[in-house]
Amino acid sequence: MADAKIASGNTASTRGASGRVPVIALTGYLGAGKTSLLNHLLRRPGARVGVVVNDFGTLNVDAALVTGQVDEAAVISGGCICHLPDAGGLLDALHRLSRPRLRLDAILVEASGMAEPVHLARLIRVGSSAKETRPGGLVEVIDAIGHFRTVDLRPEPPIRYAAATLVVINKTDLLPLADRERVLDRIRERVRRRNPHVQVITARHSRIDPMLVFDTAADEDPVDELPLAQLIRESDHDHDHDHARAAAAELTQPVSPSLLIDLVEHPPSGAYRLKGRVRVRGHRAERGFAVHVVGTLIHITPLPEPPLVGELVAIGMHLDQLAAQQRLDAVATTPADRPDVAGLRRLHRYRVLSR
Ligand SMILES: Nc1nc2c(ncn2[C@@H]2O[C@H](COP(=O)(O)OP(=O)(O)OP(=O)(O)O)[C@@H](O)[C@H]2O)c(=O)[nH]1
Repeated sequence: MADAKIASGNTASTRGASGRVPVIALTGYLGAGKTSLLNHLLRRPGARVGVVVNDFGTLNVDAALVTGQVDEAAVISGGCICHLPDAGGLLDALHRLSRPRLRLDAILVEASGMAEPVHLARLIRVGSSAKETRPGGLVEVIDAIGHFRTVDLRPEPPIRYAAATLVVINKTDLLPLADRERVLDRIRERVRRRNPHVQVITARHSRIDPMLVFDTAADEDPVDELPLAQLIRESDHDHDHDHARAAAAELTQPVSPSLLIDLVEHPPSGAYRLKGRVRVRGHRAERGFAVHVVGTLIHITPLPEPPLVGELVAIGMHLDQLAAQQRLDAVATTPADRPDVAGLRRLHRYRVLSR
């Protein structure tokens, strides 16, 4: 199943289950393509997305999309999020946007070009300690043309690479064909020197598969929302992007916590996200957990009830689908009849870290 389009039907949003909204940071140097990425993601049909931006006036978010598609936008005025008092109101904005009534699939934080990604990632982690949100990754957009003139200027690769879970090398259309692969390889090599496990993909006009960034509960615009996003999509041919690949397994029995933790610590080759709901046999009873992995971020939280039928889904642009399917199937089919003490201890450690 090469380059399959991921239908949201088999990758249903797990937000509702875990109760926490993923917060995804969009970072990148001035002009790299952050606003283009934000607008592209907002066009995703059926997306219920909250947005935090520094200032609509200066960041030029597509106003029609924001009023038509986004349920609520928190605007932080006055410059860089990271340099304002109280983190520029970011934590308060996250708190407001994570209200269950809004039923958001995700909150996107578009940082100003001057924001420090390492600092922003830390703020989002701090903001997630209130148990309403969880870190959903940091997408660093790189301008393929200007990068070595603006960002990566010293012998050591910039520290900002370290914070990213996904790097999007953007503006590849502007690279001369003869030079293209050499420049892309050089950027990849520099990024990986700082962050060996980060996923690196290429894009034009920041058009990446939204499934890499967040789930949506539906593939269509909800009937009760304004059709503005649909109109805008139809008018600007925004659907021009490569699709991510996915593998999924249904879980009809309790899973082995050891196998599960092995999977999240060493995801299948090319997997950028792993998510699911699982049932695990504990010492006294069965317990349910929501699992979210983005890059190397691992988040495991208890569910109110163990799911009768759970699922695991792996997603990535360069996912080795066959290998991923085998790994997921192994978790789904390996019997876990008695409590696995060592596995439960490892699982518990991630629960504590995810609080
Ligand atoms: N040719 C080309 N132009 C692009 C691409 N991506 C973005 N642009 C253009 O580059 C300019 C900057 O893009 P933005 O998305 O505003 O970048 P940004 O990172 O939000 O910029 P700041 O908010 O100023 O930091 C805009 O004119 C975009 O239309 C691309 O892949 N190819």
